[in-house]
Amino acid sequence: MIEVAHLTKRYGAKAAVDDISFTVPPGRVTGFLGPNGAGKSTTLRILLGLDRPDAGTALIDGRPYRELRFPLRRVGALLDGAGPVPERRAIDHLTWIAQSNRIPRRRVHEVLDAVGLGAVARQRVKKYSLGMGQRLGLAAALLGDPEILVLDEPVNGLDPDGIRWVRTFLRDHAARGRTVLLSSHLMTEMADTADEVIVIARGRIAAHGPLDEITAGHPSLESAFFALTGDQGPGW
Ligand SMILES: Nc1ncnc2c1ncn2[C@@H]1O[C@H](COP(=O)(O)OP(=O)(O)OP(=O)(O)O)[C@@H](O)[C@H]1O
Repeated sequence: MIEVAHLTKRYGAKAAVDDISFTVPPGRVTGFLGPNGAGKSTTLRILLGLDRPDAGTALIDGRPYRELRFPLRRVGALLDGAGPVPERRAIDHLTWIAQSNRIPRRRVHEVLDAVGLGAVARQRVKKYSLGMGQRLGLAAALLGDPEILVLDEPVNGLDPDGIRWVRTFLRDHAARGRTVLLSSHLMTEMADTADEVIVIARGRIAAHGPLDEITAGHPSLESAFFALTGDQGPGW
């Protein structure tokens, strides 16, 4: 369970996140949607202990991320810009993460196979395409077989096969009673994947509820999104 309560983060005079509260329950895929600059990454960074809030809390199973003993065994995360050293081979990158979290070595092979990188595991990461890099990020998130997945734009750079694989994987993960928090800009993808949707705009929660409630009265999630955020699209 993820619990965010009265979370606030300011940069100078501006609140990137302004007193937001929400919970992300197990057994569901929860989508986190918002226009550029809405506060999604700020929220996810605080949740994952990469930034500190000015007020409020963001808890994972009742604790801040930094207090989890072996965090990768509780939460798997994929965030923008948190890539591996390009010179490193994919298998070495994952082995290093596994060792530092006391995750058995066999998991490295399991997750490489699971994301379809088994055959290219010994290649250096700098030779990887964008989509392969994204799969490697997912493999790292899955290493600890975590209950909770927090994924920022996980289908970025993936081809249709990869997108379908991620969607199926996340739906299965939730169907097994696990927790998935997923940010994406791709409305149709979100509409196909999420059970619940949290819409954030200008640092505040604009809507939170089951997908069918959020889209009720709108032809699509995209049109509901524009109505909720007042965003007409430019630059988005
Ligand atoms: N380190 C920082 N210093 C100053 N301002 C920041 C910093 N990080 C974020 N902000 C500002 O906080 C606001 C929220 O940014 P954030 O990156 O959380 O939005 P986002 O919803 O993730 O957007 P995007 O979809 O573009 O990634 C923006 O106005 C951004 O400019």
